[in-house]
Amino acid sequence: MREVWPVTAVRKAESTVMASLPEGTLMQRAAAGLEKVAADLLVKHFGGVYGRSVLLLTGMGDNGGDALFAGARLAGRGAAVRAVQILGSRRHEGGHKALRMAGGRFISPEDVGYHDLVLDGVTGIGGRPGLPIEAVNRLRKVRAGVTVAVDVPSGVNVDTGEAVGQAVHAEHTVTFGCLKPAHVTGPASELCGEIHLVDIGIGRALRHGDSVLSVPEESDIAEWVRRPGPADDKYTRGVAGIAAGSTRYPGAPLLAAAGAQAGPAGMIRFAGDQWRQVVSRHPSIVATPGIEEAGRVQAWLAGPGTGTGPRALKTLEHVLEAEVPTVLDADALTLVAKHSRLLAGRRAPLVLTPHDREYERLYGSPPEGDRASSALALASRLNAVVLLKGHRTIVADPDGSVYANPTGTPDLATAGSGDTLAGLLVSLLASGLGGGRAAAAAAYLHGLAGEFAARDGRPATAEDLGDALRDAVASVRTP
Ligand SMILES: NC(=O)C1=CN([C@@H]2O[C@H](COP(=O)(O)OP(=O)(O)OC[C@H]3O[C@@H](n4cnc5c(N)ncnc54)[C@H](O)[C@@H]3O)[C@@H](O)[C@H]2O)[C@@H](O)CC1
Ligand SMILES: Nc1ncnc2c1ncn2[C@@H]1O[C@H](COP(=O)(O)OP(=O)(O)O)[C@@H](O)[C@H]1O
Ligand SMILES: [K+]
Repeated sequence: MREVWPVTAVRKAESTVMASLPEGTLMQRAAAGLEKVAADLLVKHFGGVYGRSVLLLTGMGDNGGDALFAGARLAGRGAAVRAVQILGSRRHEGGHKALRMAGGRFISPEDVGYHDLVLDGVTGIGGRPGLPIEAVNRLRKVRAGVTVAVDVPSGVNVDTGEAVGQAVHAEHTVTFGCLKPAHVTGPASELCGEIHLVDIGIGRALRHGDSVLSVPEESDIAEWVRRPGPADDKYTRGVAGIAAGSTRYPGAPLLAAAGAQAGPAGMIRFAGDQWRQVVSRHPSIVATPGIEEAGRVQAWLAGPGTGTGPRALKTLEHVLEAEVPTVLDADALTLVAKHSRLLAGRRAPLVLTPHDREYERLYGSPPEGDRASSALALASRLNAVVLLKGHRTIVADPDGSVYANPTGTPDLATAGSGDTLAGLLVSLLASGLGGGRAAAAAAYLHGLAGEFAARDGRPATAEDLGDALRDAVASVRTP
């Protein structure tokens, strides 16, 4: 798991570590890491460092200092390095001196043009969201072969991942000490490109309790997706139940079933009008038309394609009465938004999987730009794990933990893709995984499945996701 810390925690850790080091040590470590990534990129894209043109964009703070010291190092290796002040008039004196000594030059904003590599050191963790118009106009004149953001792309909200107005769009971001929210959530994460984390020695001073987000890694998912042991039978692996579909939405049950079949449960039960189609497509699923005769399960999924009529409401009531871990998706979310009594007094774990419109129905207003806080607010209010769908799906647990999903592709924005996600999720819950981890694992594997299904530009639909989910599970299990 990679932890993500907000600016205050980073500053606290930096000051603790700096107290025992000669002044400027951390900046030199940052500059050395930045130089390495920059040099590697120059070699990769332009064949070498010597003679390549590098432009340093600076502002008034230490972010520009990092860029200037890294630029001085690149100038020492023969790159033609220029620096331009994009924001304000105050400059980082130490960095300026180092660059001048190394043979770098300072140019006026009118003279910027194309450069092989541009280092964006306008603002870092001291940046307020939204750059002044003068800075934006200066940035517009910059043309880059490759843009590398120093710490974060300038202009973003570092702690929320919002991108206000014009922010720098980088192909690479070199960050120091730890990940910050802007790297993993919201539109800012789209502006970062590939993230390179440089160890500057502050890790030991970062307190776990100050972390605001966690990013699951492949090894976490591999550990969470239970594998059967010698003592297992189909029941001990967990039985998942799916209550889905209606004559109006007959496809949703098949897609949810396909998602569940890729999960760790030992058996799947199905209740709904499409029970025959479900068995014909998935003969291992035990299916009945009515929820009353469905049998016992360790976790229920309700909602995909059920509609919101009286029959769907009755089915949902039945599911909630079972008091087992339950996923509410799609129409079930609309129903609980309409009938708040449905969740009153509930004790068994609940996972809700809203997209933004469903979130608005449940919460009363749409998610804010700070999606992690929005998901957490709904999770606390309803005492349920909330999987807030979107480009970087957020999972918030009412216990306060929040996960940012690192996988996925916009190709997943296709009808029925949420049904397969919900199916996989109920299988993970049935296997005994807690709600937060089950939701985080489902989002991770679903995102990876989307990447696989859409690889090499292939058009992907939800029908492709069942097989792709199996490939995703296999791939996280392959060391
Ligand atoms: N603190 C440390 O120990 C370390 C910091 N490092 C670097 O230092 C950076 C932070 O430096 P600073 O704290 O100096 O902050 P920044 O360099 O991010 O920017 C601060 C300056 O920019 C101005 N500013 C910010 N946003 C603005 C806006 N939207 N419009 C107009 N002016 C704006 C501020 O008023 C201030 O003068 C980090 O991101 C990192 O790059 C690294 O050298 C590693 C060590
Ligand atoms: N722009 C995007 N980038 C990445 N993933 C996306 C994007 N838009 C939607 N998704 C993902 O696609 C899925 C869509 O689910 P949902 O909206 O429930 O669709 P449906 O109801 O048709 O099944 C979710 O997992 C969501 O996170
Ligand atoms: K920056």
